[in-house]
Amino acid sequence: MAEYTPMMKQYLEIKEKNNDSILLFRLGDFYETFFEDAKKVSEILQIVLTKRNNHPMAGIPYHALDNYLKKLLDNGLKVAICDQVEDPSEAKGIVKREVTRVITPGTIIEENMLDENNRFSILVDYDEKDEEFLIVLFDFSTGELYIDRFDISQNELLDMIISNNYSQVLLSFKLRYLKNEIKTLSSKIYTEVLEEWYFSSNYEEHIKESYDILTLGHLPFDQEELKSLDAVLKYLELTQFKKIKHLNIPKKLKSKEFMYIDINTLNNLNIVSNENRGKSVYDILRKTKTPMGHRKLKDFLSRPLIDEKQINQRLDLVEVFFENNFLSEEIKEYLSSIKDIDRIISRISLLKSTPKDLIALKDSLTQVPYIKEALETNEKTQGFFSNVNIRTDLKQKIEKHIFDEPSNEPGDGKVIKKGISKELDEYRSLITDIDTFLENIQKREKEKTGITTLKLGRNKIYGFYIEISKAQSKEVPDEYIRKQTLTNTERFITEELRELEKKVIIAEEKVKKIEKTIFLNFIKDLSDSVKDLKTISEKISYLDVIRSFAEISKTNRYTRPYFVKGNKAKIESSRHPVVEKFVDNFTQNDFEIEDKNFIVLTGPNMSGKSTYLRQIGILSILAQAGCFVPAKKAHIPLYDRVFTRIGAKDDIVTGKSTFLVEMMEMSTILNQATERSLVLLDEVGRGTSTLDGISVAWAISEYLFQILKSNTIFATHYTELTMLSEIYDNVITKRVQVKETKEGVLFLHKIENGVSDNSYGIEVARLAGFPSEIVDRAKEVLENLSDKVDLENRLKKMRNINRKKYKTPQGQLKMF
Ligand SMILES: Nc1ncnc2c1ncn2[C@@H]1O[C@H](COP(=O)(O)OP(=O)(O)OP(=O)(O)O)[C@@H](O)[C@H]1O
Repeated sequence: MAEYTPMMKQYLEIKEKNNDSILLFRLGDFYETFFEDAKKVSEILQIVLTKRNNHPMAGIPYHALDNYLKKLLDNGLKVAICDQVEDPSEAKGIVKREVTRVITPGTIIEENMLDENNRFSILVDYDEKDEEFLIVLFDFSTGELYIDRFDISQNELLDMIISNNYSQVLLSFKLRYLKNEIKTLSSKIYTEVLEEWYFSSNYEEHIKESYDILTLGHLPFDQEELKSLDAVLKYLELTQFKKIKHLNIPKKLKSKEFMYIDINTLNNLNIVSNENRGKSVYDILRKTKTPMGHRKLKDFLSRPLIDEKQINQRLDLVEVFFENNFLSEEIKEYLSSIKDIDRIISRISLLKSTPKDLIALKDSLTQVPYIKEALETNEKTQGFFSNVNIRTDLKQKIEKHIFDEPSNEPGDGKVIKKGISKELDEYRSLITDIDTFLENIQKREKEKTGITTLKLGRNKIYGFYIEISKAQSKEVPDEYIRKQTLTNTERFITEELRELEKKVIIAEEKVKKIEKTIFLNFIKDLSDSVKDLKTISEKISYLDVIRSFAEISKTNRYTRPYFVKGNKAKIESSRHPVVEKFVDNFTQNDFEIEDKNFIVLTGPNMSGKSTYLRQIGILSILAQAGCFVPAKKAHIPLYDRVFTRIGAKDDIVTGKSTFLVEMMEMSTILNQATERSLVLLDEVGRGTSTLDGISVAWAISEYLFQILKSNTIFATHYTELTMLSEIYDNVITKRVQVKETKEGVLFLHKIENGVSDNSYGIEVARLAGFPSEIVDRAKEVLENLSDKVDLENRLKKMRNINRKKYKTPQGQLKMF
């Protein structure tokens, strides 16, 4: 006896070609899995594991696919969808089946499987010649794409991969060995290795074709970078079984146009949402109304501009809405009903969009002319949509073709409107008229037979029937054929009904086919408009962010920042945009840099040093993103980068100590900061013995203000560092005001010139609720330990320490 049926053989053949995936095999209304796949799937999805010819089998209803898919992907699996690719009614023998799509966590496009956030995936390759990692970041669902090179160590790369929470990682064959390491560090991240052929030298034609461009000359990428891009395109094509046309032209991640903010700084300043860090700057600023706007806001905040003209263009627009509340509110209203156009575009381009997508697109496009018209009432915004085709034609086309409330899938006659296809209309009316037909027949038969309980009905499985109560069933005419017996009734059929049933079945099949074809052609047609739609979406998201900046600036009393040449800065009454929301009376602080641009900031624990330091960083990022800033006045330099070294964390990736991590981060800053950078250091050197810590901090400081000349705030508990100001001209000391009262110490959070003379650590312990006995004992120990004479001697020594004169910037301090 043959072991497998012909269909199982078909399954096995397809499975063999998709061995790395769970194969979902379409069988009727189910996607079935077999053998090991079935065991895995039934365990993950908690569904019944059955048997077919003794082989394990588990199935999921096709209409619930999305819910189950998400779970499979979340469990790090790759899923191949195998569909019937011919009409079963027309198939000779086994219905032809093919894998139509392979889905991985990074290639999801289904609306109900995505939230508003970006889903970036990362491809990593290694350039041996330059000893750099090549990175492509892409969000398949929106089409965003970035390429760049990173001169970082392998551990830093791993850290970057883990801490950025990418949807999936593609490793070039050269980095195959990292796959296990990534798996060990985070079992959740889906990782695949791309073999050598993905990275071929014949990339040019393929890229040109994908982007529909004639030359690659204008792209700022070298051969190796383009090869990596091509590998991504190939990978996506192989998973989608389609040409990929919806990706954006790649941009450089660290482009000279943008301030590059590393992930540490983004986290330290809590710029964008991070589950573990409470409210972020993004959360406070998020008055955007569209999903594209939310994502664009994150992008603006994590990649502020460098060019003053471009920043001022944004600020000018913000100012318009800031001053014109009516216009702002009106635009807000229009924006509120705009849907996620980016993702609809992606689905259109992949021919995967649903009827509801089209209605969402239509509703969105309906708003655009209103927005355009409203913007035209103000001379500063009137040109906003000039040169943009706002595609009212598409809106009309959708309106003409698609029902306002269509079903989820074409095929039941409730998607394509009347008047589009005569054939469809005819078959559809046959189906819709059937109820009237049946009613007429019922009436006629009742009168003819005199059977009062006679009813006509339709059942999905048994088809049409005449139902008569058991008591009256003996009175039926001869032409009634018995079909089914139920408890209290009998069901019959007649030749006439059979004929009618046949007609309806044919009509339903026709409607299904015709409507699906019309819909698919409609989407194919729409896919030619992807470029225009992308432009509209880009404009909308930009406007959304600008308007949101204005609204938040107005409600939170922000002010327009101005940029000055050189390093000088003068900020009056600045606030921390997030902390001010959570404390009753936020103390405003000034920040001024004249000729001394290295600030040593001292103050007790909990006095507000970190808050101050962070708010100065955030303020510059906001300003360069094009937003007003939380201050009364802000005249600030344009920074090329903002660096931070704040807080203590152990390295989750390689188990490095707090101090080592701290030194590695510091080393990055020393390598990369320039005289146009802002450097924010919070307690650097703390992770080791006091003397080592002070010495390292001292040397770092000298290097920073002598060679790098960056504007720097260095918050520290090491009072010794304040001596720098006595030795060097560019150093100034600031402290946080503290008031000692009978009840204890009062933190005023006010920054002033000078040196803090006490760190009040024990006071903080008392505030934290330590038992008074322990607090008293600590004071006693402190009394004995703090040898004032010794400290004064130390300070004297510091004062006399020979001045270090660093000569030239050091060569690259190579990291681990
Ligand atoms: N300007 C301010 N106005 C009002 N409250 C503030 C201000 N700055 C800080 N605070 C409050 O003080 C708390 C502690 O501030 P912060 O963390 O900045 O102190 P710190 O001096 O850096 O402490 P440590 O040295 O222990 O790190 C904040 O969480 C906030 O509640």
